[in-house]
Amino acid sequence: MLEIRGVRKSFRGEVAVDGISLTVHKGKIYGLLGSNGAGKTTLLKILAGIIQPESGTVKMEGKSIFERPEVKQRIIFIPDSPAFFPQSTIKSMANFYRSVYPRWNQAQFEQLGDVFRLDTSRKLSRFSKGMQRQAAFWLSLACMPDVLVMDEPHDGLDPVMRRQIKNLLFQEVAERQLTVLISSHNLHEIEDICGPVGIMHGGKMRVEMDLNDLKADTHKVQVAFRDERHERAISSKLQVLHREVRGSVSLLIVRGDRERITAAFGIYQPYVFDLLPLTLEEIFIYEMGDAGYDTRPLLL
Ligand SMILES: Nc1ncnc2c1ncn2[C@@H]1O[C@H](COP(=O)(O)OP(=O)(O)OP(=O)(O)O)[C@@H](O)[C@H]1O
Repeated sequence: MLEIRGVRKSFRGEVAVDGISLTVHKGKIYGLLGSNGAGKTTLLKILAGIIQPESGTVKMEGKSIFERPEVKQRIIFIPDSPAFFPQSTIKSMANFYRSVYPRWNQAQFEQLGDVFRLDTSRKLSRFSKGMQRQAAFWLSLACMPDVLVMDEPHDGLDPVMRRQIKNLLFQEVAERQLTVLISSHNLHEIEDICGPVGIMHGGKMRVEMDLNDLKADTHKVQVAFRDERHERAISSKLQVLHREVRGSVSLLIVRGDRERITAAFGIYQPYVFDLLPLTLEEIFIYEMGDAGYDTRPLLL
């Protein structure tokens, strides 16, 4: 289990991560979403022990990860642009990882060669962005980490490789309870693989929930009342994240339990009432709007 409590980090007086707490349970795939500059990468680097926070704690199975090489050896961070030594090849990087990570698994490395069909003797600097990312996955999985932290892992990968990597992650989670933390703007990919998700904005965690609960807790309501005062009355009873008027019909994004919402609207007997599920992308946009991010579509 990874536990972050009250973590804060600023750069030259500007707060990037503002007192964040989160828990990732063993064997879960956690999706970290957020606006640009929200502080996701900074938080992931803190988690991986690359950046030290000014305050707060980061613990893995109860042990602080800072200045504890034996704990850090169990966490692998794949940054948004994987970095390799100059002139290195997959073969030479594998030799390096083997010397640094005591759990390096040569058999796993060789088996993964069937998935990542890359030339292990070719300079990594000559690989494309997507091939470099594949190489980073290959090497990381052969290190047999307990925790895999990934920043924008799908960036540059073709759809076949995305599916291969998704399957490999599921396999590692099922077989040996790998814990995964993914930060991504690709909400469709996150929707496919993550259980718990956190949405960050302005250095703070705005929403944290299991994706299924989050979907069950946010609804799109199309409604038309006979008396417009009824809509104002509803807004004071329910948490309305967003409202748009389309002729006589209003579109409302409402937080809360489906039954409670249906009952609250039912009192006013609207002549149109439709309660629809939202995609993760819609939830993200409306939550960001609620957090003060200007999400209105702009046409110039
Ligand atoms: N090394 C640094 N020096 C100065 N400021 C930094 C540094 N790293 C991050 N920041 C600042 O911290 C804030 C959070 O940045 P971070 O990269 O963590 O955001 P992010 O959520 O990953 O954004 P994006 O989705 O755009 O990649 C930003 O305001 C950024 O400018």
